[in-house]
Amino acid sequence: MAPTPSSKPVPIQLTPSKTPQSKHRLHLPSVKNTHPSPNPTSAAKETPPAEHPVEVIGRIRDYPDQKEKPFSALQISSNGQMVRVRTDIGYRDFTLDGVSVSEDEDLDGFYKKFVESRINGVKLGAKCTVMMYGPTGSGKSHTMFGCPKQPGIVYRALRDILGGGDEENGEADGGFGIGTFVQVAVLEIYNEEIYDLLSSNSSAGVSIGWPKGTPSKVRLEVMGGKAKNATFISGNEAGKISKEVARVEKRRIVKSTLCNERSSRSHCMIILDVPSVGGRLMLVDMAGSENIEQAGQTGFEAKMQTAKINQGNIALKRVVESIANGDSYVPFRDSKLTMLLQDSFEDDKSKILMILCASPDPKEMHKTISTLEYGAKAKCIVRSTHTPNAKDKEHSSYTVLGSRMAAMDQFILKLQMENKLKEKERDEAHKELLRKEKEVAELRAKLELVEEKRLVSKDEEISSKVDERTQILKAELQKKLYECQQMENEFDELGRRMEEKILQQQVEVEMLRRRLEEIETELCHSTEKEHHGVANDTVGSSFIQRLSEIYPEGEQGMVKSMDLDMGEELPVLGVKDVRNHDVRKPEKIRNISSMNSHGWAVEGDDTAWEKIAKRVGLSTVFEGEEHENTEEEVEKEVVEEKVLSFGDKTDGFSDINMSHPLNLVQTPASCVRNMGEKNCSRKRSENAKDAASARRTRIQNIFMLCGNHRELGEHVRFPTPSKKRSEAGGTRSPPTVLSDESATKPNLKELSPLQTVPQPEHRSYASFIAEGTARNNSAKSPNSALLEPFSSLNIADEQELTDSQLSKKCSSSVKPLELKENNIPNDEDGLLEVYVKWEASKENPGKFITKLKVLKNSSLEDLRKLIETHLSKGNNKQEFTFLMLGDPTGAPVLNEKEATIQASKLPICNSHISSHLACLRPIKKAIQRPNHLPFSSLENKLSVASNNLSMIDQGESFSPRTGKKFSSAFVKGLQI
Ligand SMILES: Nc1ncnc2c1ncn2[C@@H]1O[C@H](COP(=O)(O)OP(=O)(O)OP(=O)(O)O)[C@@H](O)[C@H]1O
Repeated sequence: MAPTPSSKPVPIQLTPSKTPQSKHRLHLPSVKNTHPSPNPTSAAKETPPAEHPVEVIGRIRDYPDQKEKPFSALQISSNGQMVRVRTDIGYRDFTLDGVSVSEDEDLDGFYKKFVESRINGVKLGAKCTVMMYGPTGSGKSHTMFGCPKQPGIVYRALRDILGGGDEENGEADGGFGIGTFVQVAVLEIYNEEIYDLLSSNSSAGVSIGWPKGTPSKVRLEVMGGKAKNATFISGNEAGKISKEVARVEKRRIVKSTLCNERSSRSHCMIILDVPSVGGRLMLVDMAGSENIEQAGQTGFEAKMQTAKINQGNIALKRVVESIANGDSYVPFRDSKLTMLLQDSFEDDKSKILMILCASPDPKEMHKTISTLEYGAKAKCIVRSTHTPNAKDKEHSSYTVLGSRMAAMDQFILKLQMENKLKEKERDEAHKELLRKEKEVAELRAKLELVEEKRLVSKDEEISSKVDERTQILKAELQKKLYECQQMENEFDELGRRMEEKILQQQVEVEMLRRRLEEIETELCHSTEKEHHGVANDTVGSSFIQRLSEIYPEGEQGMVKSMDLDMGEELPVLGVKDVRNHDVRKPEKIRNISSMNSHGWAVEGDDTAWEKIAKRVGLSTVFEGEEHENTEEEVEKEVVEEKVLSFGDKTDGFSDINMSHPLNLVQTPASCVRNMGEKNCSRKRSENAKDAASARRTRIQNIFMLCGNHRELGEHVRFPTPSKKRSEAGGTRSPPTVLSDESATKPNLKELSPLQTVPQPEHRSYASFIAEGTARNNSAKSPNSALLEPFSSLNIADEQELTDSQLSKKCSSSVKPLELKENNIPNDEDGLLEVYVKWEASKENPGKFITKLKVLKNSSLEDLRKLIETHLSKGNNKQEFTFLMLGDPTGAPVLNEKEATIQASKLPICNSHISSHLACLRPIKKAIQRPNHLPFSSLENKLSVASNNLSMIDQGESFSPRTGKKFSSAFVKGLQI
């Protein structure tokens, strides 16, 4: 084993020398300038200036494998001694003995510039320690050992010391010649243990951390600041030694970390002694200083390893700081590394070259700053020159202290300057910050203003829209309120008028009752007189005479309501005298009423019957009319006289069973005869005791007779007299019942012994027209209102349309006529004649418009087209609705329902069996107000008042408010 340098010290000639780079070293102010020594004058003159044993050089590596180099956070001053580190919050300047950027200066240039002079000193007997310090991956190993292209400091130093590489020494040894004899030891400090890389212990087992299959390393102990029993390789051939060093260097423990693919996990120390001159070179490649998390170390062993590495680095840092601070105690023994480096720091002849490796990467800035701070601290280390005697020693200690103080002062001064600079920068930054804040505040205020304006304008816009909308809604509401008010007034007025009508009707009923009694009395008298041969010279007989003139004997007459009471006495179920205003209607009477609506056959003179029928209708329908006059009364009397005259020819009236509705179908003559005979015979037989009930019955019959003619018109269709005559061979045929109900009821012809039936459709129409007139409160007399449509129908100029014109106008809807069982027989040409007229009203007298021919199955919609065409021809584009003639409500047909209602369903005209009547209601442009009540006129409804009342009470047709009002008005009217 080669002896250690310490064990075999070689006396060397001390030749203090300065490195060529001494100019780069800090220029220390003289001690007397900063800190006067106890004897400043003599000390300054006699004592050599204190020496800085540590020289600090920075080396900035290049960006690894990056084509586009990012912005460097490090700036080098022009003199190459100061490096400025820029960060987000500012920058820091570090003054070193030299800074080298590897991008500008390769290893060769760096070595020559900063290391070569030291190596040359070792050749001459100096002691020098070159330490690589820096974070992991910063290029320590690269600088120390180099790469295949560029040898590092180790191999360059070997070449320089051994003297190889010169041309005169030849290139036979691979560029390394044979020169000075050297001894080289290679040590590794791993986990605070020193291993001898040149020695291997094959017998020993494999240690932790070594690769499998490789012999374990020999562990060494430290003794006297040196590795005891360390193995040396000695020689003077640089090539061989270099190869051996390169070989064993590979035995170092390396590991891939996040920071470095081949990170050195141990400190490596190469000790080169030049025994001939006593020179010593220590090359130390330290493991990277790193924190555990950053290195990505996981697991206990890895963490322990990193901790041990850091222990060496931290210990070295403390040693440097202690020496720099002049501490009495320097913690060399804190780690194996510092124990081995103790000589380098304490030996006056030893120089330290600390190479700080750093990365330009901004991400590594905190490590770079930490490394540079460490170097700056190391730069503060001063050492006094060696003095032989005690006095000089004491003086020397003064000098050292003075130098140290001066260095510290300089350091403090530098820090103060830096501090001032920073304060200045901080002030500027603060001012800039204030300026920016002001700008931001201004911008914010502007933004708020704009936002506020926008909001205000938006609010204004919204509020204006809301106001506008509110105004519109308010106006609409007021309008609606006004309309409602008007409607309410109208309803009030209508209610009032109805009450008046009810009252008038009551009066009329009373009047009729009295008149009937008179007639009965008169009839009785005349019958008695006849029986007693008394000449008929009374008023009653004259009345009968007049009636006989109109209806000659042999012709069947008519049936009148008064006749009904001549039949079998009806059981009165809960019916009181009408005068008592009992509105309940007995079932029997309801039956009779409904049967009345099934029609009456008319035999004899149609015109006469029409007159009678109309007048009877008038006398009932317009009982309550305000315009009732005396003429009407006279006419009613005439009608009644006629009826009475039929009573002269009484035959078999008593045979009629009044309980059977069909028995109500009688000829007028027989009715009258029956009436007369029955009345007289009954009076004779029952005397006056039944007079009261008979009167009641008669009055009820009057009501029934005057009853709901619209129902009559709706349910019953009659052939025209002429048609009937032709069909029956001169005798009248029974009416054809078209309603659905009639289909299930026995034919009148079969069941009734009587052949004549009055034409209720005339009465129905008359009542309808009269109703319309009454509703509109026309100033015209009811008679004129009644007769006018008929006359206008008869004299109207008919507008005949050809078949082709018709088919053009209603091409889409014309379908072949399907004659159903209950359909009315129509014209042979398959067309229906439709008389079109306006509804009689106050403004419109109910003018006839035209007569049209349409196909049988045409709908009201088709009819509308023809009518509209006709109206447009006459420049009369009046809109209209069809009225449901025969409908008790008299309501207009809804437009959407027109297509579903056939024209053949329209009521039949008076004279032509195939003619129908279409009554149109003009549509006013103004607000449509109901001009009628949705139920029939009150005068026709007295007998069914209970029904109406219940309907009103149920509020079927009115709003609750209106219904209630009508209900109360109605009840009030009935109770008068
Ligand atoms: N100046 C440089 N020029 C080119 N490549 C370099 C330079 N410095 C370092 N490298 C490369 O960077 C990688 C890491 O370098 P190196 O191993 O020397 O770092 P280190 O400081 O020794 O790290 P550790 O402390 O982990 O051992 C290597 O691959 C090396 O070749």
